[in-house]
Amino acid sequence: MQRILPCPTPSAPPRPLHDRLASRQLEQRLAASLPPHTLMQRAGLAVARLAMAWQPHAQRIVVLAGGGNNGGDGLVAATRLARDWPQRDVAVWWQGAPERLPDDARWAWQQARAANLTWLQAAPEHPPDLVIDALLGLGLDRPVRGTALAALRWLQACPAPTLCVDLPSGLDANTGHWWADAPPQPAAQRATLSLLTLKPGLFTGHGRVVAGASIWFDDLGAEPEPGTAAAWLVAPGGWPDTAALRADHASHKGSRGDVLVLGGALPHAHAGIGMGGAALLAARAALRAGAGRVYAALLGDAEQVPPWDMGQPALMLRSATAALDSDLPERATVVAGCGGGPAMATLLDAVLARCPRLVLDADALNALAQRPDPEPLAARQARGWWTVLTPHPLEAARLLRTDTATVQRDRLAAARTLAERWHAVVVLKGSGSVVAAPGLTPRIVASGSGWLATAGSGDTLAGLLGARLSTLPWPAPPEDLQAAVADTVALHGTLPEHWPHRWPPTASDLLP
Ligand SMILES: NC(=O)C1=CN([C@@H]2O[C@H](COP(=O)(O)OP(=O)(O)OC[C@H]3O[C@@H](n4cnc5c(N)ncnc54)[C@H](O)[C@@H]3O)[C@@H](O)[C@H]2O)[C@@H](O)CC1
Repeated sequence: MQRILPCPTPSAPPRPLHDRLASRQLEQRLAASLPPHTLMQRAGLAVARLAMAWQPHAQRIVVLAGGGNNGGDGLVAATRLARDWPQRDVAVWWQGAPERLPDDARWAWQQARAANLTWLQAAPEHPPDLVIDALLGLGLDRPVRGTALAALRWLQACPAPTLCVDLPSGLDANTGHWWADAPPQPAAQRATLSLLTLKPGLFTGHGRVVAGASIWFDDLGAEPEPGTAAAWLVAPGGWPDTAALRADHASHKGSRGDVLVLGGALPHAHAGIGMGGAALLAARAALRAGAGRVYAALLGDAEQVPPWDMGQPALMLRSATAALDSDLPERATVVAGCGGGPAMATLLDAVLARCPRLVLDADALNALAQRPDPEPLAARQARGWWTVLTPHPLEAARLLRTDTATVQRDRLAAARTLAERWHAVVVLKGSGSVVAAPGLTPRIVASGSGWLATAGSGDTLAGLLGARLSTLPWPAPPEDLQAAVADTVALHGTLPEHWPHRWPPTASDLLP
């Protein structure tokens, strides 16, 4: 058994995530090579052991078990708890029907009937010391109904520490969609033990909210075949290598890469609305992350461009026109869009045609969404040029011509479709950011928290991506580009963790 979150080993290699179908195929293959019920026995034992390690002082334990194999795991756990920790009071609230039990669960139910367990007919009157949630697992792929919904409502409202078996009941294994008509509650004391495989839904969509802060994994002895993963889970730590930067004594600012941030509409250029801060945040982040020279090109008349950035005087400010009149678009990694406003639409063609290394964010994405033709991006892909798109769900919806709810319902599918349609590496931001690239298995980033949900946080990410791409060896295979982007998103997800104060950080606090 291993702890997956909080991530115990920074720089851990990406882990495969398996969807419902691949998990079932693996289960069938493994079960066929083992004596009957072995997998369920292993699963239930793992649950019981983790429950006692996590909540060693829990005296009154309630196991909420459904009528499928997820419930079977819970029944085995209850039986083991009653047998191996006899001083505990273990009660089972079982939602199954004997005549509809699958084989393994029937066996588990028969064992449980013979054990020293209390059988509840309704929700317990008082919260126990520990709840084991084995109501619904991998089998859930439609809205929760009937008695299961009532039990789930109780579960969501129950203040007791809760250990979820395989998946939190109500969560879709593939997508992280929440299937219950009861609001998903973030619980301070909830943990999940994923069995056999790690599922993508635990790490994106509603997964991070409902699975709790600790996610554990027991493979039950399974070894998935290569090529069966629906996605890879990326832990932070892959970038930046600050020790290597320091040790590179022969480096100079020219060898660290140039970044040009193109955006930040000045007030007179955009109906009195100034958005220069967005470009400065991106540029400061690029500089802070190790880019050698960073230029911020603001949209508006040259005389309106401030002479310097007081917060980061090492930045070089200029007008967008001046930047486009130079060789910077060809030479630097270009981050376009941050605070650019509608004027970005007029620059998009030039940017797509001239910038071999390009990150499109915010208003550049909105400009892109207005044009139906992805041909310029296909041409860039054919030339081996890099295009990275960083949409949040609303921008993704615009690019896909759909709505935000559809994007959020299946974030992996949305990111994959965007990557294929726009011939680009796509970072679909949000809880469990997804990094998809044409023809490659997507990556889900394991870091991040609600503290990133603040204005300017996306600009900071765009700047970090600029810095990362500016030092990535050129040309790079698509796999390396996707991995570099995912590592950068993973780093961005960790930035608020270093914030020492009680109140949440602003974007400029993330990289002060
Ligand atoms: N068979 C085995 O040996 C193993 C089973 N495992 C467990 O088995 C689980 C999968 O078991 P199942 O395939 O039986 O699926 P589940 O147990 O997740 O779900 C099936 C049960 O939920 C009910 N249900 C499904 N959708 C519902 C809805 N929308 N509203 C109300 N009730 C609903 C069904 O009537 C059935 O009783 C995994 O999550 C895991 O916990 C794993 O531990 C691996 C080993």
